[in-house]
Amino acid sequence: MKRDDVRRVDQIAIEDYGMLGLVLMENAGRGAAERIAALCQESPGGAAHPVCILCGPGNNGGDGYVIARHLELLGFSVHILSLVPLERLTGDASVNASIAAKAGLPLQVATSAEDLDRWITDDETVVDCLLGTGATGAPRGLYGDAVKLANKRRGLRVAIDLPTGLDCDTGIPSQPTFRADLTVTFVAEKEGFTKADAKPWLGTVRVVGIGVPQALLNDFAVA
Ligand SMILES: NC(=O)C1=CN([C@@H]2O[C@H](COP(=O)(O)OP(=O)(O)OC[C@H]3O[C@@H](n4cnc5c(N)ncnc54)[C@H](O)[C@@H]3O)[C@@H](O)[C@H]2O)[C@H](O)CC1
Ligand SMILES: [K+]
Repeated sequence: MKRDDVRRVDQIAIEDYGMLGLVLMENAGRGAAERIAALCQESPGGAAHPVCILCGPGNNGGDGYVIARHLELLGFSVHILSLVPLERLTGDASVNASIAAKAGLPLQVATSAEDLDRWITDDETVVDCLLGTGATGAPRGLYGDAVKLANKRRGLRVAIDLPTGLDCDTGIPSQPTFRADLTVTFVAEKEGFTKADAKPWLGTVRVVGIGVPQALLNDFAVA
């Protein structure tokens, strides 16, 4: 599915069907957390092992705060690294960041590559909620630093909606691109995921529904 079409599904669900963006984000984040739990149970360390969630400035980051809340409920020890001050977040992302903060989920704001190097440890699962379908071009500044650092760590890597740095329409990776063991993508596989260039960066791909009506999915020929 093309990026613009996926974003249209979101928009129509809200504007035409009257769904709330927060409901879509909750469905996305809860589904992603369940897929991450399944992956981590397949590897040593079981459910108690640590997870670092990297959150960006938009709703992909917003998903990360929902994922953190649900992974904690599943017994994981999570910590969140935001690459922007929380007051810079808007809409559904801001609501979920505030819930996570009020719930006492460990949350830090990284302002330098040194922060990231210190706080992303070597044995934890790293979840990429940096950039999603709103990204344009190669990850800039601290986003590029975060991707490069995450790629060096020994733990599992999970991309949310798409690996940061990968163009989800063309499948072309930019320098750098998050190298995922698992990509949890919403609504449908993105068109670029079928391209050979994308495969080394995607890992296993799992599709998570966000609760929009079947009638809407049918309009976009989503199975
Ligand atoms: N229907 C669905 O699929 C749902 C998707 N959800 C999630 O929402 C994101 C899309 O969120 P959006 O806020 O539109 O965009 P991003 O989170 O990707 O942030 C874009 C933001 O980042 C900055 N930026 C853009 N390009 C770069 C770059 N190269 N380097 C650094 N920074 C960049 C810029 O500020 C942009 O505005 C989707 O992927 C899903 O994860 C919903 O949660 C549920 C429904
Ligand atoms: K991402």
